[in-house]
Amino acid sequence: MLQTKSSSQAIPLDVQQVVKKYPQGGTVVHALDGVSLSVEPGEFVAIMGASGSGKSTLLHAMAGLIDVDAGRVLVAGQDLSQLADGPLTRFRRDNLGIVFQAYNLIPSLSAEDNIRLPAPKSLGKQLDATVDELFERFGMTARRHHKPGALSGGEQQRIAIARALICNPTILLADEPTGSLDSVTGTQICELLRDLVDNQGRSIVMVTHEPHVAMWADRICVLKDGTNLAELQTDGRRDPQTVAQQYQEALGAETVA
Ligand SMILES: Nc1ncnc2c1ncn2[C@@H]1O[C@H](COP(=O)(O)OP(=O)(O)OP(=O)(O)O)[C@@H](O)[C@H]1O
Repeated sequence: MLQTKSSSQAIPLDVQQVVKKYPQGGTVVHALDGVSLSVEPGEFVAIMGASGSGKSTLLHAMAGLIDVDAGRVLVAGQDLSQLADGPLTRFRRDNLGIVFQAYNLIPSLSAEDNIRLPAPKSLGKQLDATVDELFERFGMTARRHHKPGALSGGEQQRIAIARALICNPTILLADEPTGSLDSVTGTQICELLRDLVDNQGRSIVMVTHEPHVAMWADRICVLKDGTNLAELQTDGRRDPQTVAQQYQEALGAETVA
């Protein structure tokens, strides 16, 4: 069975006072303005916030896809800014699984070949066993040889999640993973992510703007204008109305303050 790397090592993710600036039409936008966020082993954290609050920028910084201007992003204790391009690529492959709203599968490859793509060939038979296990766990064995175009949106997202897990990452990062799915299929993807946390001890960070998606997390980090606005506990209630209310209160409190 696929064991997580996170349980025996340093804290999976530690974002410390991260700043990211973008030049925009003669001025500078602070997409992130001192954001901090830690994720414990086996923790599921959602990031919420209005459009433009910095959610995707934060996820991209966590994934080492963009450089930050100040602060640090540590994954399994490793400061991403200390790695040169080649080592960073290898570190990302081995420690970071990333899932996007648009699945980003290669259309000409089968589901199986998409899943295998990031894995080093040197894994040999161990890789075969991991692929089998992922297909079984995700209920996708019958779709193994299908190309993405022959799969539903939910099936494509399952394959994208399986691909993100193939190298047994320290942390799984998901950017609006249900954003292209209907609500029933979106809930199935949330259940799958929750199962990975509850039964495999995986650590997950998920960006969403939907309370009924965020409710699957253990904790919700709310951003506003590139800063930490609030932290909400879901207490495992899975109640979208409570999450929506807490979220609105957090935004409202800021407006009044
Ligand atoms: N590559 C870029 N160049 C210039 N500005 C950028 C870039 N990426 C993000 N920004 C700006 O940084 C801010 C935060 O953007 P970001 O995409 O992180 O927000 P978001 O919360 O993910 O928004 P949404 O919910 O709409 O996806 C916005 O003002 C955005 O215009």
